[in-house]
Amino acid sequence: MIRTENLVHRYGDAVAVDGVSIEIGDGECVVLAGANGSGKTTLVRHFNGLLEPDSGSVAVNGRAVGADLVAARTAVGMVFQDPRDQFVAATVGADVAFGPENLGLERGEIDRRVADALAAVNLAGREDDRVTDLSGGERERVAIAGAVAMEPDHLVLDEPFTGLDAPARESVLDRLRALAADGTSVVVVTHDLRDVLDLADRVVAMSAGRVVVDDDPETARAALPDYDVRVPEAERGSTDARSDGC
Ligand SMILES: Nc1ncnc2c1ncn2[C@@H]1O[C@H](COP(=O)(O)OP(=O)(O)OP(=O)(O)O)[C@@H](O)[C@H]1O
Repeated sequence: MIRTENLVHRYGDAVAVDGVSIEIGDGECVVLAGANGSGKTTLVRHFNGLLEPDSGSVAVNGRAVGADLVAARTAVGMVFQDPRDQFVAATVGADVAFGPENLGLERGEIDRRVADALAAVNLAGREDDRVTDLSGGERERVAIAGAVAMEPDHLVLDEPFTGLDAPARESVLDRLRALAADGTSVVVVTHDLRDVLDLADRVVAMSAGRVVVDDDPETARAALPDYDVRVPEAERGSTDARSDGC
């Protein structure tokens, strides 16, 4: 479980996260929505100690994040909006293998995880491709594969679908559903709910650093436009739209 209590984060005098208390249970799939600048990225960066609270607290699996950063970073996988800074190796396979190698796993297990994670993002067999030759969307998928290969307890993806074409998006969504069904909690950060509403067990929306909506997708759908979150046209107000959860 990830849990924040009265979390506050300031950049100088500006309050980016303003007293957020939230719990994300194991196996839960949460879409974190909100307009640009509402505080989503700042909030999730606290989940593995990339930022320190000005006040309040963050715990992962019952342990304060600041007390054991290594444990928090092992437990919480993160994929950020711009993956360009996230690559550590020249080839796709070596990059995805980097994290599992650092866990000290056996070669066979590493290779299994790499192959599995690449298949999950529709890049099966692309181990030898050079990262610098990939398109933006392919780089995003490699970044997601790198996080998936770590098999974290909790996986946080910040705007993961921006550069992905439809088949890649479907593939990633399928994999996120499967991970959540296996007990991984999945947090998808987005300002645009196309594609992800059906993924969610729960939708949390932020505005001006606060949580303003925290509900099941159907209930949240009606409230979101008030907070500048675009709800997919075809689904808005639909009576038979449903969420399968993750
Ligand atoms: N490094 C920083 N220094 C100063 N202000 C920042 C910094 N990062 C974010 N902010 C400000 O904090 C507020 C929240 O930003 P944050 O990136 O967390 O929001 P967001 O909802 O993730 O937005 P986006 O969807 O645009 O990424 C915004 O007003 C933003 O300008």
